[in-house]
Amino acid sequence: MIKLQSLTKVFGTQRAVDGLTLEIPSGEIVGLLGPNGAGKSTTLKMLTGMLEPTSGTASIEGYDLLTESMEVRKRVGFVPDSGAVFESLTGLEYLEMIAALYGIPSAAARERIQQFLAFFDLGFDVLTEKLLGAYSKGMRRKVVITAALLHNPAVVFFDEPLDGLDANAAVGFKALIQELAREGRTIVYSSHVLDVVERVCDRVIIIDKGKVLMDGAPEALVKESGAPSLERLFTHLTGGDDLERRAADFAKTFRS
Ligand SMILES: Nc1ncnc2c1ncn2[C@@H]1O[C@H](COP(=O)(O)OP(=O)(O)OP(=O)(O)O)[C@@H](O)[C@H]1O
Repeated sequence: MIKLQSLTKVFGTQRAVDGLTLEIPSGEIVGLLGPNGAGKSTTLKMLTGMLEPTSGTASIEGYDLLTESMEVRKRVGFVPDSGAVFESLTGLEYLEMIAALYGIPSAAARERIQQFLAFFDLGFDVLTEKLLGAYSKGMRRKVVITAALLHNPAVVFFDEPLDGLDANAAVGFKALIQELAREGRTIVYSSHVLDVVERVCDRVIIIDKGKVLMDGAPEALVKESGAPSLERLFTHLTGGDDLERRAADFAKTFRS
């Protein structure tokens, strides 16, 4: 369960996140959508303790983000969009370091790592032979997803989780988050891949300029709006109506 109460982040004169008030119950998969610069990553960074809110607050599983931050961190997993990891560690060293930070005993951590390797179809040697800096983008993504789930968090935030994953891994990942939600975990999934969001999420929250524009089940939102798809509804809401004509005009500028 996640609760946001007037959560706000101001950078200089810009209100990147502007008074978000929301409740996300356990077991729900929520797609957080918005155009570039809408405030999605800033919201996720605040909810994972990486960025301090300017005002307002939030709670995760009943623990206050500001006054009980250690309890919040134990219950949260985060896959950031950058996929930044310690490039000079092997995958195994990195995962064991994360496990140690969460106080997971090493035998239990090894077992959990083996389960994730099997799930992502990776050999143990991949984790021990190469430094993370030499991993492919998809391999690094798999390690980052594994790291975020090692401590079995109640709430998981994913920022563009499919970025870099091949088709098999992406299908497996979508099934995994649905399974995690069935077990009662809360999933917040930020992405620009709207057809995946539409298929995977129970609810979508569309934000722009740090404020909620729409919130509801994807099929209900599409039906109520009369738009042909979530993608069309999104572009209509976020000022992208004229995209085909603008693309055609821009393409004309390349004609010699
Ligand atoms: N550290 C920072 N300092 C100043 N401005 C920032 C900082 N971080 C984010 N912003 C600004 O806040 C706004 C929201 O950024 P944010 O990264 O949350 O958007 P987003 O919705 O995740 O966008 P995208 O889809 O492009 O990743 C942007 O205008 C961005 O420039």
